[in-house]
Order: sequence, then C-alpha cells, then structure tokens
Amino acid sequence: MQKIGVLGAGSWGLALSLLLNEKGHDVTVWCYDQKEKDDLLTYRENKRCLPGIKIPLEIHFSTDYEECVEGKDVVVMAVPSKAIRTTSEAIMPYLEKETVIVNVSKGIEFETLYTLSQVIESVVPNKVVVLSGPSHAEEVARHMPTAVVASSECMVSAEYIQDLFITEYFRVYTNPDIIGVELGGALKNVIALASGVAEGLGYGDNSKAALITRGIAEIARLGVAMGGNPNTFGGLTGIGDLIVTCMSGHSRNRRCGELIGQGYTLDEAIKKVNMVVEGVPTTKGAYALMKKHNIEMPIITAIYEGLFENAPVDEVVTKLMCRDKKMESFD
Ligand SMILES: NC(=O)c1ccc[n+]([C@@H]2O[C@H](COP(=O)([O-])OP(=O)(O)OC[C@H]3O[C@@H](n4cnc5c(N)ncnc54)[C@H](O)[C@@H]3O)[C@@H](O)[C@H]2O)c1
Ligand SMILES: O=P(O)(O)OC[C@H](O)CO
Repeated sequence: MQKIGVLGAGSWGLALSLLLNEKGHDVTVWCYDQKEKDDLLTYRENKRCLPGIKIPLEIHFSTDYEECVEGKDVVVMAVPSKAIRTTSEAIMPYLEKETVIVNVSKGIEFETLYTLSQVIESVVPNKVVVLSGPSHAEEVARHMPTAVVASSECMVSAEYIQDLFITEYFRVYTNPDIIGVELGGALKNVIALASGVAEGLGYGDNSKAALITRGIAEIARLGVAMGGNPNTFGGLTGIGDLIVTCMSGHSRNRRCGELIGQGYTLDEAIKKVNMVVEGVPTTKGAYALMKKHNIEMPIITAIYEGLFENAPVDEVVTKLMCRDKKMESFD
C-alpha cells in the first residue's frame, strides 16, 4: 500500500483517487476550501463535476497541505494549471525528497511559457511524472477502458507511476518524451475550443475532421520545434487526446467553444461550463509560443483572435478558410 496525496477535488482528482483507492492505496484528497470539503464529507459525491459517483469512506479529505503531502510516497497535482506554481510553493515545506510528483493538469504557464512539469521542477527538487492522454474523468470513474501515458525524464519514476495506476480498465504506457507529451495535452484544448465553435455554428463532421487533422499538424509543428519527438503527436497524448476532446460530450473545452459559437460571450460560456476550461488560458500561451518559435499556427491564431481580439466568429472562419492555397504538409 502506498500513501498518496491528491491535490484537487474536482472531477479528475476524484476519478484518480477512486482508482487508487480501489487498488488498495491510502488516499488523502486536498480540497480548495472548507465548503468543498464539507460537501464531499456530507454527500460523499461531487455533485458539480462527478454527479452519481459515490466516494468510499476510506478516502480522506483535508484542506491542509501538510496532511496531504507530508510522508506521502506520491503527490498528484490535479489543480487548474493557473494554480500549479502556487500549489508547488505551498507544498514545498512538507515534501520529502523521495516523494514522486505526478502532474495530471494540462496547460502552459503564460508568464514563463513553461510546461507544467517545468513549473513544478522550477519550484521543487522532486522527480516529476506527467500522466496524460484521452481520459475523461466521467468515464474513468465508471471503469470504461481508457489508455494513457506516464512520461518523465526519469524512466524509473515513469515505470513506478505506470505500475501505481495501471488497472484492467486503465492501461498506462510510458514515453520518455515529456515535452511532446505535455504539449499535446495542453494544446489539444485550444483545438477543442475550435471544434466546439464549429458545433455551435451548426457546422458538421467535415469541419471537425478538418480541425482535428490540421490541428494535430499545428501541435506537432510547435512540439517538434520545442524538442518533442514527432511520433508522440501520433500517439495517445497527441492525436488520441485531440480526438476525444474534440468529439466528446464530456469535453469542457469543446462545450465552451460550442457556447461561444451559439453567441455566448467568453465569460458567459466559462461560467456555464462551471469547470476549469484550460483551453482559454492555454490559447494565450500557445499564441506566444507560436510567435517565439516563428511558426505558422492558423487555427490557434484564429481562436486567439476570436477570444482575445474580439474578431467576429464569421470573419475568423472566412480568414481561416481563405488563406493562400498550399500543398498539404505535416511538418
Ligand atoms: N476532468 C477531466 O476529465 C480531466 C482529464 C485529464 C486532465 N484534466 C486536467 O486536470 C486539471 C483539473 O481538471 P478538473 O476537470 O478536475 O477540474 P475541476 O474544475 O473539476 O476541479 C478543479 C479542482 O481544483 C481545485 N481548485 C479550483 N480552483 C483552484 C485554485 N484557484 N487553486 C487551487 N486549487 C483550485 C478544487 O479542488 C477543484 O475542485 C485540469 O488541468 C484539466 O485539464 C482533467
Ligand atoms: O475534454 P476536456 O476539455 O474536458 O479535457 C479533459 C481531458 O483533458 C481529456 O483528456
């Protein structure tokens, strides 16, 4: 039995806590505030984001970092990307040096343009593993077969985390290409917003297939420029996660885009989704990385202009479709 702290009591933190508890591990979940903790203790369910999923009594809840981090073998970071740095700083005094950190959050820190594992590593000296791939919490919590990837610069740690999480319904591969794995997981959320907008505008499957196919070309272009392995973008954390997020009714990012396509403002759409929509802050980071690496990313540019420069949606679509004609390429 391993002692595990899970930071974040939203849908993903809870789905992974359930899995780890089923495997016989001792799980303590850090809650953002007293109300989140009280509700979980009262209802043994998170009605906001995982309704209908009961949480067993063996899973503990706390708002105290020390209780969730000190003496743990593994600490799972399942807070929104914007809170990864402050959370890393807050847990630093209680972390033991052998504790392995698993980041399951997806995003880019705008101020530094770091991936989230780079943010964590800039604060704490511990080994960091990224767990990523096409994995909606709503399905994992219901034991629906899912496959993901554990990635780290330290393969011993990646294999430890592979063994920790693997079950008959949750298959975990390893991949040493941590930059490729993280960029795939972060950038797919921006393309999901575009897929949602297409849905909201009443477009069909052709449009979504085009966004997915050209979207992965954009993600891979940036990912390779930043040192990622091109093969990673054809795998679970690349095209796999992009497909699920662009097509699934569970997707928060796709839903947010759909609402925007239907005419809601960005703020209204985020409020209606009522869960973290990582594609919105990631769009800013992706746009800045595109400029930094001098790369062409037309879909990400279109989403940036639509979200942050108030470009009307129909003009954005026309601009995207009427660019100079060219040969199809994947690099
Ligand atoms: N939900 C999924 O299916 C899924 C799957 C894979 C990865 N992820 C990633 O996991 C991360 C968390 O997503 P989620 O869906 O669980 O989100 P969520 O909105 O359901 O919950 C986030 C949780 O983080 C905590 N939190 C909220 N605001 C915070 C703040 N300002 N500071 C610190 N903690 C805060 C709270 O405990 C909250 O319940 C995201 O980066 C997301 O992309 C989610
Ligand atoms: O599809 P979303 O936007 O809910 O994102 C959740 C996960 O990243 C899917 O793997």
